[in-house]
Amino acid sequence: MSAPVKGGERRRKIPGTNGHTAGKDPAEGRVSRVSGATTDSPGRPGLTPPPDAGPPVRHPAAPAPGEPLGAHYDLCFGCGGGQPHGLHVRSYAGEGVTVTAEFTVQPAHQGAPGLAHGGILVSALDETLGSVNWLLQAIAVTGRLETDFVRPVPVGTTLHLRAECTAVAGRKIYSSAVGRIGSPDGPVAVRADAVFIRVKVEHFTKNGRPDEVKVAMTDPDARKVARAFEVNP
Ligand SMILES: CCCCCCCC/C=C\CCCCCCCC(=O)SCCNC(=O)CCNC(=O)[C@H](O)C(C)(C)COP(=O)(O)OP(=O)(O)OC[C@H]1O[C@@H](n2cnc3c(N)ncnc32)[C@H](O)[C@@H]1OP(=O)(O)O
Repeated sequence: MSAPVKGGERRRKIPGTNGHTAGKDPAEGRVSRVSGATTDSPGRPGLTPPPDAGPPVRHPAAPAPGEPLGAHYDLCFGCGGGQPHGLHVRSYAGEGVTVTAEFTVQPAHQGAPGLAHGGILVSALDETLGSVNWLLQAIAVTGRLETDFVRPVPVGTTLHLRAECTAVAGRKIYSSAVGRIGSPDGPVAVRADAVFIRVKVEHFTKNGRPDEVKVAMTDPDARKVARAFEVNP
């Protein structure tokens, strides 16, 4: 049996690559690994943009760099202020089609003693990646999200996240994110690649539990989103 490896110090061979990545740490210098370096498999749509994919285009009405994006819905587990044990992720528009975000791991977010639960970290990544769609003024849901957990994240840590949209193909929006410990330049703890799929507002009104949908209709945050996307819920 091999000796346990300390998180983040192992050079990981990414399937489909020769195992070499830029920088000393495989997590460094790798804004995106969507092109050819993922676990796409035949017959299963994956994270590699198709040949007809184009670069993302920042919507002219997107919030200016540095502006807080706010919550899209008060009861959202990721960003809503109305969930006591939620993540309360705060996101800000960045340059181009990027966002930055912050999330502080609370005692309610533990998996192992004193450490963030992996699913919570995925949720923080999902939330941050999802907020990139705001800059495209696209309503979209996560289709697939692949995560690397590079370092353990202690309770009390503020995770500094950055997400970037890398390509768009039809309804598919390809994005990557990274989360760093303690500061925007801190050690990489998590990273993820995802594909989001554009949906109509009916995705929520038809599939959501009616009680919450009714409340969301009066939620100023959700209405703000719906208005911003020029939809009439
Ligand atoms: C009430 C009034 C208020 C309104 C305002 C609301 C504001 C809300 C704003 C924003 C909300 C954001 C929420 C933030 C939270 C963070 C984000 C999440 O966690 S979202 C939750 C987790 N995700 C899901 O629950 C998706 C569940 N899945 C589905 O619903 C469907 O599978 C869906 C919509 C993803 C696709 O279904 P199809 O029938 O519409 O479309 P098909 O034809 O299957 O796929 C379209 C294209 O996408 C590819 N695709 C589909 N699934 C894929 C996958 N898993 N991986 C890769 N590609 C995939 C397909 O290959 C196809 O590609 P080809 O156009 O043919 O090239």
